[in-house]
Amino acid sequence: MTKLSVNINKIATLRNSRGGDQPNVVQFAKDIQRFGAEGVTIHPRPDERHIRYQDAYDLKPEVYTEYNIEGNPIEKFVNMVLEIKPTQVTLVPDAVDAITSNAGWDTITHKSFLQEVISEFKKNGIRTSIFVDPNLKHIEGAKATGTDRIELYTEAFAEEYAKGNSKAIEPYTKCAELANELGLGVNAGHDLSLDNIQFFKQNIPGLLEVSIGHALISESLYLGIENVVQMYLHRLK
Ligand SMILES: CC(=O)[C@@H](O)[C@H](O)COP(=O)(O)O
Ligand SMILES: NCC(=O)COP(=O)(O)O
Repeated sequence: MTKLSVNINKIATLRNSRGGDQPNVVQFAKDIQRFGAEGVTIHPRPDERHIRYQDAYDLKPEVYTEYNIEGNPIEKFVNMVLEIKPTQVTLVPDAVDAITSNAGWDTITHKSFLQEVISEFKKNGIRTSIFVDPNLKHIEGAKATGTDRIELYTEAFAEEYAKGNSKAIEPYTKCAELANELGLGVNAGHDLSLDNIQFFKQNIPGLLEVSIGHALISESLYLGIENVVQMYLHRLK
């Protein structure tokens, strides 16, 4: 069983573009859970350009499925996660100025830093996951950090699969097999979509959770736009 956690960063991006509170991210989180989402993911960035730290607190009482907070474990982020105590924290080594996440952890170079921060989260009852490229050495390195899970960074797969290269799944399958052998849970995310999710799921043994935002929100616009245009036309008659 693979859980679907919906990343709602894009809803905050839309809200922030007008400076008001529409769409309301807390209401959105409540609605997607009502529609069946099995988790809510947010990735507050240091500049708070989409999800703000305050949103993370406001969402806490309303997320009754899995609450997953992603981010680079800078001090402010670590303190916020320790206060909120979500179901899961996903550590992502993203640069302050990165447009979006663009690399996984080098779990060998950053082993002692990751061990330290992961043990603090685990002491506080928060499940941990670390974002990694599909690289067997970094899966082994992840095991040594003490993390509960890894999140496979799927951008490279998504890009190649869209060009017709289905072999791009192979390193992900091998990494998932190794993670399973090592007792690490396997999550995945980044650029997963309606086009590639079924193939991805079929080829990743033990896939516990996917977090999907950008494509899911874009697809929702396309799949909903006809209905909304019709509703406006009806009101204008
Ligand atoms: C970790 C990851 O791959 C994505 O979750 C990323 O968190 C999305 O963040 P943006 O919405 O800022 O692109
Ligand atoms: N962890 C990945 C995530 O939350 C969503 O990434 P994307 O679907 O917005 O690329």
